[in-house]
Amino acid sequence: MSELTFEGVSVRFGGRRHGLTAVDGVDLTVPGGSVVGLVGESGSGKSTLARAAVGLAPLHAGRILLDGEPVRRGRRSRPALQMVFQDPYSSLDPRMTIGDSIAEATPRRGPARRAEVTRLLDLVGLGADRARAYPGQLSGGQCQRVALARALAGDPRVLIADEITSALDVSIQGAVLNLVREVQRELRLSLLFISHDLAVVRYVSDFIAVMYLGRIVEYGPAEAVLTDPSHPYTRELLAAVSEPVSTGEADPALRAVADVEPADPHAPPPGCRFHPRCPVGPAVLDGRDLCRESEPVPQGHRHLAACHFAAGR
Ligand SMILES: Nc1ncnc2c1ncn2[C@@H]1O[C@H](COP(=O)(O)OP(=O)(O)OP(=O)(O)O)[C@@H](O)[C@H]1O
Repeated sequence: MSELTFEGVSVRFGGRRHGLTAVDGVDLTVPGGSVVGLVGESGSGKSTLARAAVGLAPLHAGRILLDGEPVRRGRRSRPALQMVFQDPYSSLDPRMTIGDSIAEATPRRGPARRAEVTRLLDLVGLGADRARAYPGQLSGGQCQRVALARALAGDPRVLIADEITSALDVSIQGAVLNLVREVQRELRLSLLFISHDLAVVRYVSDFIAVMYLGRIVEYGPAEAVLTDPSHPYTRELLAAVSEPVSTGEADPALRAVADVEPADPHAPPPGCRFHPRCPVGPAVLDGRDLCRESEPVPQGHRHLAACHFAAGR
């Protein structure tokens, strides 16, 4: 079992003047053999963090470690870290059969290769006869299974799943989630599971990390984060899950939050980044408005939250 660690990771896009820091000093660990769900609204930096781990986004600062060693990617070395993306069709070559697509991703050669393709198809719940099909002949859910088989072909130790059910029909999302969880357990993979939807994240995660404007604002065991959320943003996400349809009965503070525009990542607000949307603050200490003036540092032991009101946790 392998541990994936982000240490002070920052990713910037664009120049100094007009650029933006999509990921800003993130510390996060995916303990060996466990599932960390990473949740946050669109634009919070989840995909960018994941892409940095697999070398698809440039690291501005920090380190990404696999079992304490910097993640390396080379053609020769089998990548121990693999990622599955949102759009199953775009991650497969439409001119290649499913079998060839998976075969290309395995390091096996000769007759062992064919057997490996069959094993992988079976692992993701597809029959061996699917090997001759082309992506266009499969459903979105089946294509996502193939993308998973390809990711597993190199025997990775860590898997990153980025919004892998968002593009799928609601009716098959559960089956794909179950499959990912089963495969993760069977192969004892470490999994970073990304979704904007807390309902999806809570279904698969051992730990949950909540991201807002490039920062992790809450992290802890899934049960603790879901039943006793410390950060007002996490509470906002939870309220959205339990109230999929607005009844007009919601907490007035949360209704007020919903009316506020999301913050601009080009110019994050000073102090706590969540303060313009926060229904709780301000925290005043010695006449100072802490929420506007000082950025909260994550506090807590196993369950951390970056909120001035979470002090003493
Ligand atoms: N290649 C890029 N160049 C410039 N800006 C980018 C690039 N990729 C992402 N961004 C910006 O970085 C911020 C974080 O984006 P990111 O896609 O990581 O967020 P996310 O939480 O994964 O949201 P989503 O679910 O919508 O992808 C956004 O403001 C986005 O516009």
